[in-house]
Amino acid sequence: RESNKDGVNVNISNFDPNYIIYDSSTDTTYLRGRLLGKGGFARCYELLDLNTNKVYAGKIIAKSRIAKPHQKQKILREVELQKDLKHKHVVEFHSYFEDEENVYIVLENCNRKSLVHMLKHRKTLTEPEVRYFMTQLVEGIKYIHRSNIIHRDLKLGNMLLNDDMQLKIADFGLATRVEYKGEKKMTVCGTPNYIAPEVLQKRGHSYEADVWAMGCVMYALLVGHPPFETATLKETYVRITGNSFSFPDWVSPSSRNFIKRCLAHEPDLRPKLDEVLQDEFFSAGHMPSFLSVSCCTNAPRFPVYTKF
Ligand SMILES: CC[C@@H]1C(=O)N(C)c2cncnc2N1C1CCCC1
Repeated sequence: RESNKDGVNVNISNFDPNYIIYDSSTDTTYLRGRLLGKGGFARCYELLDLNTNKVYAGKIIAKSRIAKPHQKQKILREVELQKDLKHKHVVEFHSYFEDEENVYIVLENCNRKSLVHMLKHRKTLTEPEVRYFMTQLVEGIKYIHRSNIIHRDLKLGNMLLNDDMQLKIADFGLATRVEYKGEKKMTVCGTPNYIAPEVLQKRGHSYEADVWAMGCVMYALLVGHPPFETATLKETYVRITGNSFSFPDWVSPSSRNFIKRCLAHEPDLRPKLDEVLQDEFFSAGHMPSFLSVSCCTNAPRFPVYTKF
């Protein structure tokens, strides 16, 4: 085992010495590690930076798969939007480079996969855990919006977790930059998972579409499935435009109330991110200061204390 300047121990035997990736623009050599999964055109691997012994997550896209100019443009747009963002709850961009056969996007590594995997294991999360993750998500989205960017694809699979159980917002593949105050976007190139009604109906959308998606994320974490999920995409879209969703009776009033505010059909009626953390859901309930990685598989028991 080796350790890097952050003192993080890295088991370099997980990395294949036969698979070298060289970035000539920064004279950096990487060893390719285990396959993390697929995301769009990309095959994603752990990458070990041999200069620093740090592990990154690399999106490797074969040039043959992005032969058409607009496909390459989409990749460059994603990099363009993510490269200047620097925040605790946003995945950090490390580098972009190309070689003969691939383009490479090198990103911050998140060892504990995403909220999709956590929910698959746990079925539902406790309210304190939801408060913990939603607070980090709000902080990250506030930062992204302050950078004049709308993410447009906030979903459980884009909420990655590191070994400290810190949430990191990933994948700016559907994101867009707001060029002027009041600008309304009319189209999205792709299909957001938790798509807002105003995006579906192409009535013009902006930052409020991310608040809608945040409401869908919170509902899914608490209830175990998204609010508008049905057997077919068409039926789901009918539910979204009809704003028809309901809660199991065990969901608390403060959770219901906050989710209803985020899922307001009218974008202007949704909470503004600067006031979200004052909502009763966040202020009147136990807020864990940290979560153990055991929460990925087992429900935690929080110290029950009575205010006296
Ligand atoms: C590299 C792609 C994506 C990602 O964006 N990051 C930052 C990440 C960081 N660490 C682990 N996995 C990551 N992923 C996974 C790979 C498969 C699906 C999403």
